[in-house]
Amino acid sequence: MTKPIFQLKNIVKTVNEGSAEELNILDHINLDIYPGDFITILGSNGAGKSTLFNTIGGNLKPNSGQVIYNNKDITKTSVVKRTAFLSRVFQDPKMGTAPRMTVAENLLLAEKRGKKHSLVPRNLKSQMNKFKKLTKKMNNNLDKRLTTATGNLSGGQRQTLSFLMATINKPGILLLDEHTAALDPKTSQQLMDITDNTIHQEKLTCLMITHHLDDAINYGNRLLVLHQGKVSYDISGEEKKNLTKEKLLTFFNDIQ
Ligand SMILES: Nc1ncnc2c1ncn2[C@@H]1O[C@H](COP(=O)(O)OP(=O)(O)OP(=O)(O)O)[C@@H](O)[C@H]1O
Repeated sequence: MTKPIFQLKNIVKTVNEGSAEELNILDHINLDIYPGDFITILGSNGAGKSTLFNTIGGNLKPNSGQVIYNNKDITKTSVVKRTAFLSRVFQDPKMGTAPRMTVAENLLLAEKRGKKHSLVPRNLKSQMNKFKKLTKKMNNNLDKRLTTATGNLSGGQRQTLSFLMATINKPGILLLDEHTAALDPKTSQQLMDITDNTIHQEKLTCLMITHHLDDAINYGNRLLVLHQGKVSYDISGEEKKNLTKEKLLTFFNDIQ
């Protein structure tokens, strides 16, 4: 049987400890994530989605419970060390790319991330052809802007670059934090297509937070609904394939 690549075991994150406002913003979360899972995550504001990603990414340490990657306890592993196997794309296109560096320099930086020194590509020149091919596939002229400072790109191009940087080393786990939310509908759809293709072609394991019910239904093999720090629904297989917006809305009504 396939073993989980990533696990959250009884994770609790408490805020305002000892006060009248004490609250478990992650409330005994248990989650087994399998290789190739593409999990869409829905939840109303304050449900705990960002806290969940911050716990997986290592930005937040849980009060109790364990974070496991490939059977290893990484609960105390730093954010920097986790970049060897984990990438994240944020909502804001400005995050994740260095504005004064060119597109190619950013890609080189991403290639080096988390790698041993001996495995690092020597210089930019040797990588240019590869970067050209990679960016050409994006179909948004990013390939013609390899020597442009990232700060001068459009929001869509910059977010596509963030996505490329996050996936260039085939991370063990990819976190997409509403990564298309700041883009116009057409650009957002283009990036979702690129996202879906890349995840399938590279067989990535991915968690994607979204507020779009359609995206949560149409993409991925599994859907989680978070509510008040708990996983209220974990839908996969045929149930996920046959899920409709109406059914999803009834789930939301039931947990309110
Ligand atoms: N440091 C903190 N101190 C107190 N409360 C916090 C802290 N961080 C988060 N919270 C609370 O924890 C809950 C979960 O927050 P979180 O940001 O994870 O929700 P979310 O699902 O990502 O929401 P959104 O969709 O609005 O981004 C919220 O009620 C929030 O106010």
